[in-house]
Amino acid sequence: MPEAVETMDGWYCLHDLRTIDWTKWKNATEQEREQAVHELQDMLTGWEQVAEAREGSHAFYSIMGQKADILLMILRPTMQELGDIELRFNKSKFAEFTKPSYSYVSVVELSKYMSKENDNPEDNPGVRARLKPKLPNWEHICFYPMDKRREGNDNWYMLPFDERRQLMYEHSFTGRKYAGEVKQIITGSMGFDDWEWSVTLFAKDVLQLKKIVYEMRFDVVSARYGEFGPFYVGNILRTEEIPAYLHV
Ligand code: VOV
Repeated sequence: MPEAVETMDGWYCLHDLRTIDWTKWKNATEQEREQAVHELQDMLTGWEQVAEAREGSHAFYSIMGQKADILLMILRPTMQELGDIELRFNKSKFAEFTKPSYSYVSVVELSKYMSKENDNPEDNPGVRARLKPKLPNWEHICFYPMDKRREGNDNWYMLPFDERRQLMYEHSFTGRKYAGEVKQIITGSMGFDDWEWSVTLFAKDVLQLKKIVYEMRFDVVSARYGEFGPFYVGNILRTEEIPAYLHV
């Protein structure tokens, strides 16, 4: 029987994607819109303080295309905290003008494929920091869920451990070429959501997102074993930019 890889798990993660009901927003009174904007900005300011205290992290982006208008990605030490945030958002004035379009529940995951025998990577402060990551305030985001294939001869879960480790090594080699250009957060979602992992990529130059995904398509681990869900790409929405973004 192939051996499962051990994972290290960090902060819990919610990707919450919404569309804005622009007609309802335009038909609201000036006062209602102002209240909604202020409440949203207050929530974000509160989360910024949590991030400064290193007790969580978040990202807020506007999404291109018709699949969603906004993406809120939240990281917290417990699932309960994620639940509280989701509930607070749902009860806010701004939420009255949004409709859910997609959501994803997962936990920051690092695997031990690359660890040396008898080494405990959790003793490494760099590894521990990656389990509780500070999301970068980079201009662009790309988020998608994915699976590893389980079909006929292309079954990731039937491969021996060493073969999977070799393929992951090749994957990391491609990834490292994008150091400083693309930052990846991989979260695991087996038992939590419909796909097995979520991939969230941040870049200053949006084209680097296309380039890395394209190049990785040729890594055996993606070419042969990768299956992908919907892709979302967007631009950062800073707290102070929200009034202009929502201005009608
Ligand atoms: C931005 C660069 C980048 C870098 C450096 C990188 C490196 C690494 C390393 C070293 C490791 C293994 C150890 C660990 O850290 O877990 C991983 C793990 C993983 N990756 Fe990755 N990945 C990147 C980027 C990166 C991308 C763009 C994708 C999407 C693939 C595509 O085709 O669209 C991805 C996927 C994953 C997944 C799903 C896993 C978990 C698989 C599993 O079976 O457990 N990843 N990844």
